[in-house]
Amino acid sequence: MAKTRNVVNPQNISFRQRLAALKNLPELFRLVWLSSPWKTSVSFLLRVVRSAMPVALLYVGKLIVDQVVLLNRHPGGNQHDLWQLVAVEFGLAVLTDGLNRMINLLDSLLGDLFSNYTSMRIMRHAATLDLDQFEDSVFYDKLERARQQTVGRSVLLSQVMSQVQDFISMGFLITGLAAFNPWLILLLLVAIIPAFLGESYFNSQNYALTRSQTPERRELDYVRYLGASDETAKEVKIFGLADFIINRFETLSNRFYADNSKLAVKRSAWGTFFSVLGSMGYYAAYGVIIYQTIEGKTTVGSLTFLAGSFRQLSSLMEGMLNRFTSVSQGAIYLNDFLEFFEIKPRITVAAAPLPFPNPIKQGFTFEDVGFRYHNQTAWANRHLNFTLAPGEKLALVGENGAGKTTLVKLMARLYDPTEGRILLDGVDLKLYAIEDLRLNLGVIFQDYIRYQMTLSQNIAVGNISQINNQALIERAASQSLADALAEKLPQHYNQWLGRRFNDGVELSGGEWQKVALARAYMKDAQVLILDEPTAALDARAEYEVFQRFAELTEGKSAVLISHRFSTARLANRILVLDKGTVLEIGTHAELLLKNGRYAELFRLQAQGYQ
Ligand SMILES: Nc1ncnc2c1ncn2[C@@H]1O[C@H](COP(=O)(O)OP(=O)(O)OP(=O)(O)O)[C@@H](O)[C@H]1O
Repeated sequence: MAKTRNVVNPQNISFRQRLAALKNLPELFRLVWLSSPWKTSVSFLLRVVRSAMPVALLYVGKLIVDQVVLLNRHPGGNQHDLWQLVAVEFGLAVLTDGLNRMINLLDSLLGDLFSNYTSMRIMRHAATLDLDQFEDSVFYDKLERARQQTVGRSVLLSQVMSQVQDFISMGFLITGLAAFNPWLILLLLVAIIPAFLGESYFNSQNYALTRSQTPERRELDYVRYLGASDETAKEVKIFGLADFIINRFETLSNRFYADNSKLAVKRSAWGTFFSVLGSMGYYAAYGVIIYQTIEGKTTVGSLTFLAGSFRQLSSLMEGMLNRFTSVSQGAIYLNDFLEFFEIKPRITVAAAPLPFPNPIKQGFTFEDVGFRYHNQTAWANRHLNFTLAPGEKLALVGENGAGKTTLVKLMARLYDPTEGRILLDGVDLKLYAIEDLRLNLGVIFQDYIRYQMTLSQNIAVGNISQINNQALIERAASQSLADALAEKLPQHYNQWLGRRFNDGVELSGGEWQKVALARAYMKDAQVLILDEPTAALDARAEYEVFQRFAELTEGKSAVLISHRFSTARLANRILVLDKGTVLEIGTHAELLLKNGRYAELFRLQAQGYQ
């Protein structure tokens, strides 16, 4: 797994870690900028203009009050300046409102763009990672947290922008207050800092809690899916699992609720206390200003300006401090997001790959190959020594868990061997480009995906570059016997499959299998690998599929995994796996003659038909 960016102890995030996390912000800005450069710049410019508005409005307000007081003292004076000032204030108010709306609009547009952009980045990066990384639960938690960041992080951006905006606004207001009485600023700080520390503490507790809950949250999502999904409904009904699932959901969600509500109550109580403290600070300052006005040391206009400035400053500062905690918290969450992009695939890619042999001359050779899954002690494959010759059809047989699927995954470099090497035409498989290898292999796994897409698209996934090549798709369908199915469907090749979307048609297990098989014929692969390709087919369909398969793969290599010996015996050679190692290898006749495990299992199955 990739190194950890910032080792954050989930139970205790210190102020320093919080500050340290702010270094993630430039990266956030870069990502937002990449989502839309011009919207980001316009939003920033508008905020700079907007930051001058509070002090401008207060100052014009002060001038108006002073004019009114003057006219009050000297009735009949010239009102021209007063009304001009009122007009200016009106203009500023309208401008402020307009700026706010534009900023909000840009923020929400940027938010959408950012979320789309980062979701695509996550998918793109995930595509580069290894299969075993997906099979690791630590990785999965990280992926999950990264996914959650795609929506929330644009809020972080607008918070950071608002922070800059408020900071400039405060600069203007502080200048005004300091000119009047610098002590007021100290009072302001004393009233605000406890609130900030309190907020900061509770935010870190909240983050620690959310983070420590990630695995359970994944389980909660999974349980929710089990309880209400088209794919699980059948078993849930048959086995009467509803109560079992709902109880599990209830236990988990109650635990979250208890933890979260404890923290929320504590936070709210302390929040109230600190806010009273803040109000006390404000009213103390207000008292000082009123006193000085009565003493005649300041004008009524200045009183309104200073009282307004103080109120605004206090709310700006409180807002900024609160926002700081959520910005730094957001920046800590950002760690998870950036950490995900730091995970690198372990499967090495040749820097200067060799040209892929076409045609393959010597075939694939396993040289004492062993493989152990990540974090597992048992070997899934061990001491594999055999060659798949060009044009040869090799059947893999063996009991459940014998290592058949793992062996073909190694051929496709979904994993690399833990020990030993796989050679292709005498050269280590790692020296060829992985894309070339996959292009030359047509692999259909037993747990192939039933894409909730059209029939055409379901077949085209076997060679997505040919998605618009309808003739090829239909040819592949006829080769796998899925053409009869296309005939039968109301919308033929454009028929949406699966029930998840409108007008989708669900297929039978065998029908799905024919569709999946068609994927193997979508490209002119030199080697075909079919992992239990006919398990769901009826006897006649299986026979026909193999007749076709033999014709269509004439001269090509193929690996067939099957529990049906009627299928396996069609291969040129049969490799019997046991506990990950090669127990026997030979032709059907040779293995029968040998009278070993194959012969035993073959007779056992044959007896079943007598
Ligand atoms: N992703 C995985 N992570 C950890 N262990 C795995 C994983 N996949 C398979 N294994 C283990 O590796 C061993 C070989 O599994 P494999 O799927 O290759 O067997 P198989 O012969 O194809 O079995 P079957 O006939 O049931 O499909 C099994 O013991 C299995 O538990």
